[in-house]
Amino acid sequence: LHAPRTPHAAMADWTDCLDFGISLAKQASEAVLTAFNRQKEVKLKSSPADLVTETDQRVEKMLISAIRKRYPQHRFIGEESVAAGEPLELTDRPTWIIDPIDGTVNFVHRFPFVAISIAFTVNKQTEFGIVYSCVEDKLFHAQRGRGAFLNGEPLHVSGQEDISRCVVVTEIGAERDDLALSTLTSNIFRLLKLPVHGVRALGTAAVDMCQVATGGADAYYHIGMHCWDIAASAIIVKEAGGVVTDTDEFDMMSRRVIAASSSSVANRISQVVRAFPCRRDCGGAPGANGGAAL
Ligand SMILES: O=P(O)(O)O[C@H]1[C@H](O)[C@@H](O)[C@@H](O)[C@@H](O)[C@@H]1O
Ligand SMILES: [Mg+2]
Ligand SMILES: [Mg+2]
Repeated sequence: LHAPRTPHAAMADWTDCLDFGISLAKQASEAVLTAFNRQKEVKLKSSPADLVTETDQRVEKMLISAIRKRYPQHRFIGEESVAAGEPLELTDRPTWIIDPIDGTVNFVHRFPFVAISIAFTVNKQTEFGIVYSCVEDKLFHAQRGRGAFLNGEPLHVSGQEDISRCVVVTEIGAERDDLALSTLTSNIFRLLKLPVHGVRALGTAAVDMCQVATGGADAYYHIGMHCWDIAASAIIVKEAGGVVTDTDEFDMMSRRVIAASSSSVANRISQVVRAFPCRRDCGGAPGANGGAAL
């Protein structure tokens, strides 16, 4: 059952790819920071709050061309390539899942939380994740089975098991339709009434989720994000000893996620938080879950 399904999975160690990914994330961060305080040309994507700039597109092209030159057989899922019409398909092939700027609204407004998010999967299993919070100069990374780190220091979740003692991170993404907004705001209302200690949102799903890995937050949930927003931070939370789930198994293509310091907190959140219908990123049956609990 666990035999590699494809020859490349026999290569047990992907450290060379990880090291290369980290060096590229640092290069990309320089490009993002150079543009951070400059005037930007902003375009809209799926809603008036779903922005993209020339820097998002240029950074993604830089990352993909550098990786393709070194690993010509590898595949890519890039946020801005998909936005430009590339197919979104996760196969068993070694695949880089890239968000060149996570927190583009923050980038446009110079709100200092923007990140480069790079995940790497083989046989649809995440082998490593890199989240580089550029303005903070915080490099989060994790490799499957080898722990999670922030600037080289080991990370561990808080272990909090009592929801009423939790800081919970979430996002109100780019959706602006009534159903999504009423679902998302009522989720926050119900959590606050539990009560929880606090609800936070940094404006970047990847950095939000990494706060769970540091123990600075105890849980994160999100409905409506995409695989590239959370593929890297999911393995970082897991390798920091956290739980990453949804209704049951974590499915990075479902556009729903709960990451938590413990399964008891994850379970409480799944009871309180409701989803709204989202079309899956790819694979499986079309997203159901119209308003049901996660
Ligand atoms: O800045 P992005 O890469 O577009 O990711 C954003 C997302 O677009 C937005 O809807 C929110 O979910 C943010 O938390 C993401 O980081
Ligand atoms: Mg993103
Ligand atoms: Mg992005």
